[in-house]
Order: sequence, then C-alpha cells, then structure tokens
Amino acid sequence: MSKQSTSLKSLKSGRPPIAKKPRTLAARHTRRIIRAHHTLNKQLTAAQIAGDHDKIKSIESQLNAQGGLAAYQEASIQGQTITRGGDSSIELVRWLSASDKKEEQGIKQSQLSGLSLLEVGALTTHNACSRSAIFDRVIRIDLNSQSSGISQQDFMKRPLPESDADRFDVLSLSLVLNYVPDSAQRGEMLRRTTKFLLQNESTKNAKKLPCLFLVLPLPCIINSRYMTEIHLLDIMSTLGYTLLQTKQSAKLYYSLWLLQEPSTNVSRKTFRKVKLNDGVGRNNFCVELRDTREAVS
Ligand SMILES: C[S@@+](CC[C@H](N)C(=O)[O-])C[C@H]1O[C@@H](n2cnc3c(N)ncnc32)[C@H](O)[C@@H]1O
Repeated sequence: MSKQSTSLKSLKSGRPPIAKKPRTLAARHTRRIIRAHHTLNKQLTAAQIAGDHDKIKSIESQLNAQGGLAAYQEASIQGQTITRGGDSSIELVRWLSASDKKEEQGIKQSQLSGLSLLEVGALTTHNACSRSAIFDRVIRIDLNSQSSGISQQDFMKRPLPESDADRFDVLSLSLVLNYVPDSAQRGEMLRRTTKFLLQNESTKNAKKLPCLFLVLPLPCIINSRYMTEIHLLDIMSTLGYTLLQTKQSAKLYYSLWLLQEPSTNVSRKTFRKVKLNDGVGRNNFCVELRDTREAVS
C-alpha cells in the first residue's frame, strides 16, 4: 500500500470562502469617533460650567472638525448593524411580547398591543420597535433628527404632559443617558422619564406597564467608580421604578423598569457622587439625584 501523505490539513481549508462583509466604517474607527465625541462633550460641559469662553470655542471647533453630532450618529448607526451588536430595541420588543408565568401555567393573559412609545434618542424609523405590531403610536425624538419620522427635540426641553394624551405606555432611553455629559443632568433625565409615563387603570393591570427601557454601555454598570447595578436599583426605586428585566451582552446592559409610583409620590432621597469601587482602569460614569429644589447646572 502506497504511503499517503499524513499531514493533516486544517478543517478550515475545506470550507468555501466566507462572503466578504459589506464595507462599513471599521469597528475601531467607529468606537474612536463615539469615544472622542463623548469626551469632548464632557469637556464642553465642564468649560460651560466654569464659564471658560476660550475653552468653549476651542472644544466646539474640535467637535465641528470631527463632524459633530451627525458624525457621532453615523458611527452609532454603524454600531447598530447586526455585525456590531444589533438593534437594542429587539430586546424591548422581546420583553414586552414575552408571556408571563400565569400564561405558562395555562391561564390566558391578553397579549400587549396598541401601546404608545416615546423613543428618546432615535436614529432610525426602521428598528424593531418601529416595526413591531405591539405599538400603535411611536413618537421618536432626537437632538439631531436624521429622518422625517424623527422630531428634532431635546427630551429635557419637551413640554411636560398636560394630559394623558401626552403620556406613553413605554419610554425608551437606549444609549442616551450615557450621552448626557453631567451626572446631575443624568439624574434629571431619569426623573423626567417618570413624568411622561401613563398611569391609568388599564396599564396598571398589564403588570409590565408603564415602563422604561434603559440601555447603557456595560462598563457604565460593571466597571464604574460611581455606579453598580445595586446603586442603579436604589436610584430607580427612589424614582418609583422596580426592575422587571435585565440582561447583559458583551457590550451592553439592557433593563426594563416598571413605574409603580406616580411621580408626585416619590421619595426625596438624594444621591451624590460617591466612590463605590476603587482601582485603576475604571470609568467615572455616575448618576446623581439631587433634591428637586437644588438647581442642576
Ligand atoms: C448613541 S445614540 C443612540 C441611538 C439609539 N437609541 C440606539 O440605541 O442605538 C444617542 C442619541 O441620543 C440622542 N440624545 C442625547 N441626548 C438627548 C436628549 N436630551 N434628547 C433627545 N435625544 C438625545 C443623541 O442625539 C444621539 O442621537
């Protein structure tokens, strides 16, 4: 018997070549744009607080040179592609569509439908929450609108609801809170969400409503000097929220919060910047809840 070559080829060599990925901004480049924008934004807020006009001008021109908010949003849209982690609202739709324990035990629960959603920080009108049949009314806002289906509006300046017609069953804040450069303003943003949620008898019966969908970069929760998941729970419960769902992916922290207390009933407990974790290599993500009588810079 003739001796055959015994050298083993790698299994990979038998596979057909994998189709080339579509050309997108390289992941590293995308991350660099996002990180630089966040850093400059924080520096800008610090300069504004200090009233340092030369610094404000210099940072604004650096932001412009990088393409400003539009370039940041373009990088974020790239981050939403499937190859880069996907559309975070898939998780919101999955959580709202999931049947609860009673249904698993054979007790019929009505599926959620006809809901209203306020999506803050919307980059597209084609994401999962925009396509889902759960929602009848979706209002999308962003500081810089990228499409006619998104209103250009700062959530912090959106007029407060005068009636339930201006409130929503669900509010989405996906990768927006970490965009806010100041820790006290982050707290104000969370507090403000409670004012836009609809609390009536029908939503109270639904067990998941009204709710806030909050998504953050995972390091904000697991690697910050000033934040932990327990600390976030504490802040959120002060605002009247209880945690319904949570999930971590390699990069993101997803959470769904039920608003139980009307915003008028919430406690006055405050949260200042306190070091919870020490050590090198941690970030400084922080949320402060100040007394509503204190001015937020
Ligand atoms: C990283 S993008 C996130 C987009 C999308 N929600 C997602 O999950 O991929 C953050 C967006 O939030 C928007 N944003 C930040 N603060 C906002 C505010 N106060 N009101 C409205 N939009 C805001 C920014 O303009 C930006 O487009």
